[in-house]
Amino acid sequence: MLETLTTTKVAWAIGLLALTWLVRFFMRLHFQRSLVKGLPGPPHSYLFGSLPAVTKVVMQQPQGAAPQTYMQCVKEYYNLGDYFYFDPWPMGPPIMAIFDVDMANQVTMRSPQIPKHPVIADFMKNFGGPGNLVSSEAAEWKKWRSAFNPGFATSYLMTTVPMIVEECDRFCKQMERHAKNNDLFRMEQATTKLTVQIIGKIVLDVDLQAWQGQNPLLQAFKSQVRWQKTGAQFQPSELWDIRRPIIQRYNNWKMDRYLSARIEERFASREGRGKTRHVVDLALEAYLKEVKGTTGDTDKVKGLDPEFKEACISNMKTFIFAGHDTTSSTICYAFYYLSQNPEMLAQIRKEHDDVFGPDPDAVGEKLRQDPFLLNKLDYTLNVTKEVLRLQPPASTVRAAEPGFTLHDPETGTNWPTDNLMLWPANVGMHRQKKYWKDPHTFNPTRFHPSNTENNTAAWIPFSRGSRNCIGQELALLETKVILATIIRKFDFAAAYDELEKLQGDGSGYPCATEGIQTQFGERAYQIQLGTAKPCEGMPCRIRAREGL
Ligand code: HEM
Repeated sequence: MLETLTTTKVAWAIGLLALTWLVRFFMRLHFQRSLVKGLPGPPHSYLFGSLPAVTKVVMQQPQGAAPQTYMQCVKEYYNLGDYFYFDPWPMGPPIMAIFDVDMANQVTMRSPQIPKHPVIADFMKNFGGPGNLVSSEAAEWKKWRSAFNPGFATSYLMTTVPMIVEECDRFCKQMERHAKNNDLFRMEQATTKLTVQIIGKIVLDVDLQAWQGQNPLLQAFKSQVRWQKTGAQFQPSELWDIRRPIIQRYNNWKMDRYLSARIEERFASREGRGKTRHVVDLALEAYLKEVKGTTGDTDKVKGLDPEFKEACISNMKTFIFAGHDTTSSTICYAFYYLSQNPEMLAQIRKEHDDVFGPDPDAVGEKLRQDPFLLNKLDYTLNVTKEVLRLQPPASTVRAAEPGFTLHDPETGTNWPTDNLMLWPANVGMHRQKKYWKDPHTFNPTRFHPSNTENNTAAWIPFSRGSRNCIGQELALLETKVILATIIRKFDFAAAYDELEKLQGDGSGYPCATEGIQTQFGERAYQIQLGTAKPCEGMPCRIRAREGL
């Protein structure tokens, strides 16, 4: 009797729970579907939202293509206008994708700022943590941004050029070895080592030993990128891998331990060192200033406040991640596009001949003596800008307060944004015919001031407004130094047709040779691995130029 009663009760309880879950699910479904109902966008169904319509488009893209590229594909496929809404719930939040410069500016340049969408904080959990600059808001963000700005001022960055040159020399040596052995290798792995070395010195004043590959911080970072939820999985089954949270926590613990020791070390040795603009020292300086404000005396500060230390670690992680990932792919794509356009390659080499003289080996020394020679590399800068137009590695997403609308300057309509993720879709905006002549063609001269056929206001790889990329000057500077030191020494050739030979090389890349292989007509389409990167790590061969 007791048993029957208990079984019945349990059955009722389960039934009630299931019913409650179903009611809540349908209430949520109704709410989500009503957000974009009747608004411009791809076909939308009550039950499945925009998922079937978007899936149709995704199926026509290469497997693993970066999600940020889908916006433009959806726009093209359904012939949509300069903004559209779509609703992938329960796979993700409803989105308003924006391709119009004016409307994108309403999102990024508004004062007070429109906050970051919560997906950014979620993404940054594993590359930052509480208080990181990318996802923090309001006073906390302002405090850190003002503390770090001096480390990215152009005048200061010029003093880092000799260090960047030194790392480029090491990169060149590695390329020489690859050329000599006629190696087939993945360029992204090499450029990542280079940019990691540079950012390690900028942020922590430390040699991260990326060339040797044994640093615990880097090993943890690499694993963290690989285990990231969005897009990093080459196998869909990895999405449900129960080891993910454990590995992510372990990686975070390893990174935190390494950085904590470094921060303590810099704190302890601060007096002997004096003022520097390494990011870690700028954080400590801001902390000591704050303490001085409350105690009037920093000499008495014997240790670091745990809250400060946590935020400091978060920011160091963020800078190391944001400061290498994006620049590394930019360099790869620069090699790629130049190799495909011999006349542009000749033009950039001529600019380097003109600025540095005929001997490519002399560039390093000349730059050490006069870093401002970089300001003469107009064409090189335009090449970098054009690379970032076609292959922007990152973008921003925001969430406005209730009632905020976006104004369409052409029709005068105010469009709702409540509960939506606002996405100025730079991949798409950079490929709009209304802004760019032959938008899918690589053409650096479109950035020449005399060129009036393009609207460069639609170039937003670093986003805009007060939350734009703090590291943009460094990224452009680095890319210029790297191109100046290397592009005359080697001929680069992408080797996607030899991909199967890299099978089992331990890189983790899938070596996918089946199915759709291009996007926007490009074999080196973007995948999501941390930020957006060239697929398969850009397999290539490199040859030392004859006569040099
Ligand atoms: C080609 C290279 C780079 C690209 C395309 C890029 C792109 C971006 C974009 C689009 C944002 C805006 C994100 C948003 O508003 O949500 C951003 C922010 C940021 N970037 Fe970069 N970035 C690059 C290089 C760097 C470098 C070298 C560093 C560090 C030294 C860096 C550090 C940051 C940080 C800390 C933020 C957050 C700024 C803030 O919210 O105040 N980035 N980046």
